[in-house]
Amino acid sequence: MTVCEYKPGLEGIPAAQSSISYVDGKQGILEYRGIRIEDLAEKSTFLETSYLLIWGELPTKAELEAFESEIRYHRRIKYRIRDMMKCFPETGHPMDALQASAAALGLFYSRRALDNPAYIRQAVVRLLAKIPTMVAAFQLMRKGNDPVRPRDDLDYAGNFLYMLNEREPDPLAARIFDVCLTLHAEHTMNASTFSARVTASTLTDPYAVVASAVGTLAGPLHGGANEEVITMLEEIGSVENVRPWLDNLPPKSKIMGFGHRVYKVKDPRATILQSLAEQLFEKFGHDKYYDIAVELEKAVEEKLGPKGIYPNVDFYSGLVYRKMAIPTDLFTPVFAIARVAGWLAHWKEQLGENRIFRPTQMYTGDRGAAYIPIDQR
Ligand SMILES: CC(=O)SCCNC(=O)CCNC(=O)[C@H](O)C(C)(C)COP(=O)(O)OP(=O)(O)OC[C@H]1O[C@@H](n2cnc3c(N)ncnc32)[C@H](O)[C@@H]1OP(=O)(O)O
Ligand SMILES: O=C([O-])CC(=O)C(=O)O
Repeated sequence: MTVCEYKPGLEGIPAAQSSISYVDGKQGILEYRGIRIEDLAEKSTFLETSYLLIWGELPTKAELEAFESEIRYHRRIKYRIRDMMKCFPETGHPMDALQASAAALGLFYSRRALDNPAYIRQAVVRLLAKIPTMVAAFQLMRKGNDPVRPRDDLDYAGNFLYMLNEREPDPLAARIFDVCLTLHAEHTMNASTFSARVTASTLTDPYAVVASAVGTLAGPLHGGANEEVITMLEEIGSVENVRPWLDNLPPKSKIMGFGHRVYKVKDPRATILQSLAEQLFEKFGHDKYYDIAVELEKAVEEKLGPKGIYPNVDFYSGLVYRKMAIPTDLFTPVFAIARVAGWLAHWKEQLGENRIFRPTQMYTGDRGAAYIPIDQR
């Protein structure tokens, strides 16, 4: 096979064969293991969906209960991880703290047995269980507080909100947060998943796989856009200012939360997240930034709709998280909590038919250049 055409960003180039998720970008369809995202959002839970993604089938009741209970058991983090996190600068970004903490897990669970299903299961459980605890712990410690111990009587989403906000979670907020996790759990060969698969293909440990994916998710062109969206809405400031703000943007500016490599219509997850935000407003009061967002969506559609630029998953998620008192710089770590499920599903799939990723390049530099001694340069 000769592939000679260079495609920046590998656009349109398949990097793997995968049966985990499917996107139809023209029709705005997303499926996990063949099941529509709308069905999973309404009927499933994040942990059930994680099981589906990782093991390929919906669990039986007994399988789900066993999985949930293992995760509950492993939620606590070691004191030494906590102490390490305490030394992180409180001004640092929580995504950096998460990347370092995820990598640090590998120091404690270093025995690698990639062909042993029990090892795979334990790594899956540990990562899904401990990542939310680490996100919440960093948040409390940077405020000078001690981390809150996870609560065994709360489900996955409720426990995270409890650890973060140090109060009983509201049941509607907890259910909606769980749906958000389901919506963010997986999305074909996006940048962080590609990064996870490249790392996995070297047969390193799963903590390194997740740490490299967290680093990739953090950027503003990927998961980091959810934080940027709120900053942008704050900068716009009012519904009246939406169109002047848009008209005054320098040419070629990227509007955060819009555009997608695959979707050329509104991302189906953005549609669901928008309706989740509206449900929260009914119970907890309106958010003026939502009105700005809706007006911006209209104005961008008029201007850039013909180019296929519509809201992506990052556009409305921050408006949901704000109502749960989640700080803006935790929006991307929250995305990461969910995406751990997808990364692990891809880790497992990669190990199934592994070949190390080692693409080629088109060399554009000099050949046979002379070495010039330093005093002659
Ligand atoms: C979880 C996620 O990762 S979802 C994506 C989150 N990221 C964002 O919201 C950041 C803003 N969006 C973007 O930067 C891009 O749309 C990406 C990174 C998501 C996709 O990038 P690509 O597929 O490489 O598209 P690319 O940057 O080549 O854009 C194609 C065209 O659409 C335009 N375009 C794409 N996104 C936007 C946007 N958000 N605002 C304005 N124009 C845009 C580009 O300027 C370009 O126009 P041109 O052909 O006239 O030069
Ligand atoms: O698919 C992508 O490129 C980005 C995305 O929406 C995601 O990772 O959820």
